[in-house]
Amino acid sequence: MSADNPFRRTKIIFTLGPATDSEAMLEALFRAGADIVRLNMAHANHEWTRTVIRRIRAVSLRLGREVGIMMDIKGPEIRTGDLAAPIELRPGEIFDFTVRGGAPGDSPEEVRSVGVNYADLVKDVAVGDTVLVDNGLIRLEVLARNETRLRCRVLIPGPLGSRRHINLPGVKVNLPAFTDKDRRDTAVGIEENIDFVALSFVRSAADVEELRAFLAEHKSHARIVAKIEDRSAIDNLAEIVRACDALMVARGDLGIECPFEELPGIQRRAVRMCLSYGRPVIVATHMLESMIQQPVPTRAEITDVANAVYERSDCVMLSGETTVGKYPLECVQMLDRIARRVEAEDDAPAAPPPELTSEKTKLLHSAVVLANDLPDSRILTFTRYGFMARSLAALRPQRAPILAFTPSIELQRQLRLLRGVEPYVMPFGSEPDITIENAIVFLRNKGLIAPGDKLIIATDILSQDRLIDAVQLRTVR
Ligand SMILES: Nc1ncnc2c1ncn2[C@@H]1O[C@H](COP(=O)(O)OP(=O)(O)OP(=O)(O)O)[C@@H](O)[C@H]1O
Ligand SMILES: CC(=O)C(=O)O
Repeated sequence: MSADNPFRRTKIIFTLGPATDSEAMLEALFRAGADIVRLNMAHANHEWTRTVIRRIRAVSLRLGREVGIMMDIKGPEIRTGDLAAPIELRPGEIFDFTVRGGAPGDSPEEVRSVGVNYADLVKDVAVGDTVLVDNGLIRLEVLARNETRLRCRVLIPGPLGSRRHINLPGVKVNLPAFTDKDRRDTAVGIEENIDFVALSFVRSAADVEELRAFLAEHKSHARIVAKIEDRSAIDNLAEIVRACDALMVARGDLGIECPFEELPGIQRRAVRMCLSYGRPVIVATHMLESMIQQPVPTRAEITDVANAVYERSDCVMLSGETTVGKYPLECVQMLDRIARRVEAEDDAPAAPPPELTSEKTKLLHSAVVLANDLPDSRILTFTRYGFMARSLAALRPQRAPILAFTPSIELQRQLRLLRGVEPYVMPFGSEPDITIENAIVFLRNKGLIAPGDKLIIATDILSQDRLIDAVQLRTVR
């Protein structure tokens, strides 16, 4: 397909923060093609959350481009507390992490300290263990512990800011998968009708099921993204992939919890496993990290983004680049540009399809084989619950976009996650044939199809009063 292809297959997620939460910036980012907005609940209070969700919806409505909203809940994550000003940790300095309101009373005056949001930290960690802070930038060694504090020595120094993430590689943290804070955050998300909940530090399928039960209890249709971030997730990868609706390779924490040289292999294995189970997959973190400060990415970052596209991931994701970075719009434009270019030249053979268990998915597979055989064809599908669009996306058509029509705006937002799917909202007619005709007129009016284009239509049709599954080939007149 040409470089001016209106359909980018790889989807773009960006994290909302002070750099991007204004109406003007949201509008610019949506126009630039952002598909999903992520809210990182480690940094968000409920008032801000409600305000920005409503703002996102209002801007979407105004632009006629509905984006998805993903609430990233923090799960069993340990963080330091708020600080009035950053503490500059010095090499060799003795430093305390306190719980249950421990220090300063407990620490001698010369020992500086910070509170931590997890009281049992002092039980889980042993003398000699390593404590990593702020994505592993700061490293400390545990010297001693008591009921209210961990006393450490700074091995690798650095500035300690507010709410910094603590990693304890190899330590089994005794926190529930879905914490009380997660419940409160998710309840707000459900009230505001979010589209995805991303659960951090998923360790097993049971963690996903716990969230699923909570969503069902609260009558939410939000889809579950399982974030894999540590060794237990890698050990239980297959069951997690089967249990979730989508997987996120959260490379920030994975790269700390596992030896970093294992990260590329883990990413490749996770993406391939998702493809083999037909699960959407997101590659996240540090994709354009240098663009937090600079207007252009490094060559290595460009290649990293391209690699995620070559691997046929569904989405790439931005974090610090768009929360606090100087060039958030340029970052989305950069992802868009790299993805389109790589997709235009990707001529790798079709990947083996996921296991096709039903007659319906076998039929959809035949539609994708046909699309791969016909240059410049498009796949059209009609979907009430998303099954058709998800199944087609999982089959990874090589070039043809999947134009998915649905009467549901919620489903349209959720379909934004899927590689190659361009979702449109349209009320369905009384008969499938009328709906197909309406969709073709809609696409022609938008200039998205032209006479002579081949359309492969995967939907049920009415035949002698019976609905039958069908794949049709039509040429646009
Ligand atoms: N809603 C927000 N309000 C204020 N600052 C934010 C917000 N979201 C993110 N930030 C800032 O942007 C930085 C990068 O964002 P990101 O979402 O990657 O958070 P993180 O805590 O570093 O990582 P993780 O994704 O592992 O939770 C954060 O460390 C924080 O300082
Ligand atoms: C996104 C995230 O949480 C991580 O990469 O660790």
